[in-house]
Amino acid sequence: MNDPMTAPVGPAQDTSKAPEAAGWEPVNVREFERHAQLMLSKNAFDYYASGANDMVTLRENRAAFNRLRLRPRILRDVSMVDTSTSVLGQKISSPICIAPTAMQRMAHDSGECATAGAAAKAGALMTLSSWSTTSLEDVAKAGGPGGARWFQLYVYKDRKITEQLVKRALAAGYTALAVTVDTPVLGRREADMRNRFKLPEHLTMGNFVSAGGAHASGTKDGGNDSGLAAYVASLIDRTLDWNDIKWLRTICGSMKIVVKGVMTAEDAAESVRQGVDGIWVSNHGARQLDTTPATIEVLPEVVAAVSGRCEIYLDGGICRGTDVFKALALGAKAVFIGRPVLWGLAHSGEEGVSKVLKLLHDELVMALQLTGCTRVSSASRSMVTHQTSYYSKL
Ligand SMILES: Cc1cc2nc3c(=O)[nH]c(=O)nc-3n(C[C@H](O)[C@H](O)[C@H](O)COP(=O)(O)O)c2cc1C
Ligand SMILES: CC(C)CC(=O)C(=O)O
Repeated sequence: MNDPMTAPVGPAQDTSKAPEAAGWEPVNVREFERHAQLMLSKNAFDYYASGANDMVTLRENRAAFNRLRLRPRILRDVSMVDTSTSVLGQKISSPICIAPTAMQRMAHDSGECATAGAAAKAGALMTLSSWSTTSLEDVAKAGGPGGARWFQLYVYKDRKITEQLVKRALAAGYTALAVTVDTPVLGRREADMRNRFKLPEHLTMGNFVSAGGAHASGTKDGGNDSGLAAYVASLIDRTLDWNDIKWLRTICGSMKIVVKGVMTAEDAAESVRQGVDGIWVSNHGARQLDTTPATIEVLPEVVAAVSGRCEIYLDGGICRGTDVFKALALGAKAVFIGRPVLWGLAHSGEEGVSKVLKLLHDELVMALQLTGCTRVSSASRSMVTHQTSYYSKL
């Protein structure tokens, strides 16, 4: 049988076919995305860029940030700005962290190692996907001993594989498990179905080479011809529930547990009851359930439900320093970026990721200065309002 995860799809990058990209220095994240579109194969770019179904939530993740208005304060000395903060007790240089995205070597041959290198140089926190195209040990080496690293966990039907992954992450120095709870089945990504998405032949799922799962193909699932949907259906456990979180707690040693994919006050309150260390507000970059609200829209209800009892993070649609500012002001301790890192990788590997991190960092510094803040904790609820609040006062 033609293995859907390994059949050839052509090179991920072909600069000779993208003369428009040569010498182009993108000045914002959206331009990095357009640059990546020129550089990458359709198979890879569509996989990275697309959301589920009609991509209503994909647009909302951006649009909702743009509906929020900033209320700047003036005449405050902003000559010195400190963006450093901490997550789960670990100091980081900036609240802009890296979300797990699978299969980064499709964007650049150096893939996850390049991301780890750029994160370590910037003093940023990186979360590695279970489904990386490099082993978690090699990524830890590339990030060096000082790098802040979390491991994203997909819980396998085969609990031995899950347990081995957790133990390996602990041994390699990852300090938290981000347990993804929004993917009992893969969302319907129609571009991947049309393209019959496949991992290029020369790449493997780096964490499973010795377990024999690096090329697993799975069965056809509900007519969805994306090789990935079949792969997920064959391996990921749909029975996952709170008992599994308890079980993970018994095997994760000193690693903290963060639930990734919380979108309601009810689940936030339950997460706190279950004793998780952190709540990651995420709709999986709008790739799972379409027509959910934007993450920035649900952040206030999550913050209210948690009432300071654990840290809250947010991802989804962040591509400006002002977006980061808004999330912090509404109660997130840190934010995570997914696609922007892939666009940086596609641009120029580690250097490209460094550029994206610096770009967003500089934009955040400016957002802080222009709102009259000298540190991230000064971004406050009163500095953000919904655009309609101005009209309602007329
Ligand atoms: C190409 C791609 C692959 C992803 N792979 C994973 C993954 O392996 N595990 C996971 O928990 N989330 C995964 N995500 C979701 C991200 O961790 C994150 O929630 C999302 O990308 C944030 O939205 P943004 O891309 O708009 O920044 C992936 C997202 C993308 C775009
Ligand atoms: C391999 C996939 C399940 C990775 C993922 O989370 C995604 O593509 O959104």
